[in-house]
Amino acid sequence: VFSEPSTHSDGHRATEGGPMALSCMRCPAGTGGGAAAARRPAATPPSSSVAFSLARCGGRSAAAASGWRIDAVAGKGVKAPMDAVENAVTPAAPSTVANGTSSAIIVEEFEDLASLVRDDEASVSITVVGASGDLAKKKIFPALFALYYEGCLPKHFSIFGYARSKMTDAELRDMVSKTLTCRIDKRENCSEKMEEFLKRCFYHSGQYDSEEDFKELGKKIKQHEGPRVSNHLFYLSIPPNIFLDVVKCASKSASSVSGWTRVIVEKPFGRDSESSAALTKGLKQYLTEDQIFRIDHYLGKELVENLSVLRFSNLVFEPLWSRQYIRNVQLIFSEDFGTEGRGGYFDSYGIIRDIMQNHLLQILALFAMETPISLEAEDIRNEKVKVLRSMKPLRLEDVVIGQYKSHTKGGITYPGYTEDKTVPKGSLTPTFAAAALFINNARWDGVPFLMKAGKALHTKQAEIRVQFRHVPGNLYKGSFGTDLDRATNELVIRVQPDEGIYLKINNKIPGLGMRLDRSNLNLHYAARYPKEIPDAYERLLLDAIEGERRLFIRSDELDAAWELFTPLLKELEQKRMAPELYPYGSRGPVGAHYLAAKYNVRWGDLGGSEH
Ligand SMILES: NC(=O)C1=CN([C@@H]2O[C@H](COP(=O)(O)OP(=O)(O)OC[C@H]3O[C@@H](n4cnc5c(N)ncnc54)[C@H](OP(=O)(O)O)[C@@H]3O)[C@@H](O)[C@H]2O)C=CC1
Ligand SMILES: O=C1O[C@H](COP(=O)(O)O)[C@@H](O)[C@H](O)[C@H]1O
Repeated sequence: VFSEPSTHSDGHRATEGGPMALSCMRCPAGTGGGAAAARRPAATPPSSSVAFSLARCGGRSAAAASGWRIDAVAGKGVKAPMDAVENAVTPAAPSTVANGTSSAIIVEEFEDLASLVRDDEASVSITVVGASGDLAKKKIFPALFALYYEGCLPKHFSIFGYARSKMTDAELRDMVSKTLTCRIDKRENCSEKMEEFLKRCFYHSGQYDSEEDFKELGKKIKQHEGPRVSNHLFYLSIPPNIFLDVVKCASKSASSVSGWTRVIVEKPFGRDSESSAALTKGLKQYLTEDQIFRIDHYLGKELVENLSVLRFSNLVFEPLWSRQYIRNVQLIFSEDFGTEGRGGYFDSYGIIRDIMQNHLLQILALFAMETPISLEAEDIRNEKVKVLRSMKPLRLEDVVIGQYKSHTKGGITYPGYTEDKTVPKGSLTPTFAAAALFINNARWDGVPFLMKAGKALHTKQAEIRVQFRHVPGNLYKGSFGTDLDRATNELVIRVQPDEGIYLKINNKIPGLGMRLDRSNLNLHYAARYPKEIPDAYERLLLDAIEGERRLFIRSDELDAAWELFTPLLKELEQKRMAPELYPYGSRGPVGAHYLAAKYNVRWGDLGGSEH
């Protein structure tokens, strides 16, 4: 079994503390030890900061600049120099506290700093298993580089690519530099940073089921780590049928003996309840649940992260977050391209497994959960799992499936799904699905949660739409004509692209008359925040390095998610339900409208309630 020495016998992690406070400095450069600090309760917000939080990465200077965390250690109302903190060996428990902070918090703060100093010397070795593959090139290496560029990786880190393909270190570096498709590529000093980064990337060729090959990898890792405490992170960017081989070999031959070992597992986590349970059981032969980081990259998206902030830190939203005020919730995912190139993988999964059972359901759980006790991972995941387990079984009549067909537009012919060479002829795999889901609890009883996901549609977007109820006895009812639904408030969280949050409200058109208008109170991220938004993989990789599990899927969440979808998937497959065909580039099958209409809902993304 992989070792995880920093976990106490009661399962509580030694370096992890209380709830994340408004002030949050997760990642001083060169330490990787900011996570513990970030999750401590804030004694006082940093006085020098105008925003609520400190930057997550970008150097120890962020802490030093605020002086806040350092004040707490010194127990004084003045800044103590960082080196004084670093040189301190034993905390002198402060008895007087200038800022009213309890001494318990101060001692905790000191412990954070001490662990931060200790962690400074530990090394982290990240192995991308399947380094020659699409995801590694497209997402993982660019995200690691972005983290390096931003000063988020620990001081002592190395990256290893592992796959069967024969490659030298130089060839891996060449591949990584060519596939730098990330947001950093146009930034200042990018090429110098890239050079530095590449020097810390290495490649090892081996079979996925060979303990010998992993032993060699382990030796290579050790050479680069030197005598430091070593932490090992493995990213399984490989097809799922070889997950267990890799975990077995890596655990036996390349796990850390002095630090932690963690494994990021990519979806799909099985294709139904049984296969998912078998996978979990297999993984747990070699790993503890704490070491498994099941990634759902939608949870790493900025606007999904912001969902809880929006709800729990604004008085105007949380009181409305229930069946009393919310009429329906819509979770919408669309892509304007087909399965080109990934048809082989996609055909044995389909859109329900690919998008709904994981990405959209995770967003639903986050959206609908009760207030967690704290922002600790387990508290949040406990609440999410309660939502998932409270869901009403999904009925076939509440689901619509579709498949795109060929379409010619502007002289260009777009191929239908089954025309893809990697897709079996006559495949019934859905590339589109819409579903109405319900949560059987006091908060959400009767509220339809409508999901819609599709490939080869007219646009690429992902959003959460919350349609509110009518204003009772609305004085201005007469001004809305007969369609009162058009006059209800709608909150839209646009996850991508062009991130934003807007609230549709009714207002008076200026002038002497009384004419009403619908307008958007709009938080448009590009206008409000000029800095680019990090890719979801950056956040999630950093979380895994820091041991933050909040955005990863726990096994009971996964079980509950499969329990909801497995009977439906089996029924669709046993009955060989034919998907409704829709033209490539269209808005999807008309059946989705009937499904929504059945619950008195109009899809918000189709312009029906858009003004
Ligand atoms: N690509 C994407 O956008 C996304 C991918 N994922 C998931 O991430 C993981 C990796 O995806 P992706 O990079 O696209 O996968 P690839 O098909 O590109 O496979 C990754 C690497 O695994 C090795 N490999 C491929 N097929 C086999 C096989 N049958 N047996 C043994 N080794 C094999 C190859 O390396 P070599 O031959 O050199 O050993 C390949 O380069 C998968 O689990 C996928 O479902 C999840 C979300 C999105
Ligand atoms: O997990 C997956 O997600 C992508 C869409 O991710 P995005 O971040 O680009 O929105 C999807 O294309 C793919 O089919 C699916 O496996």
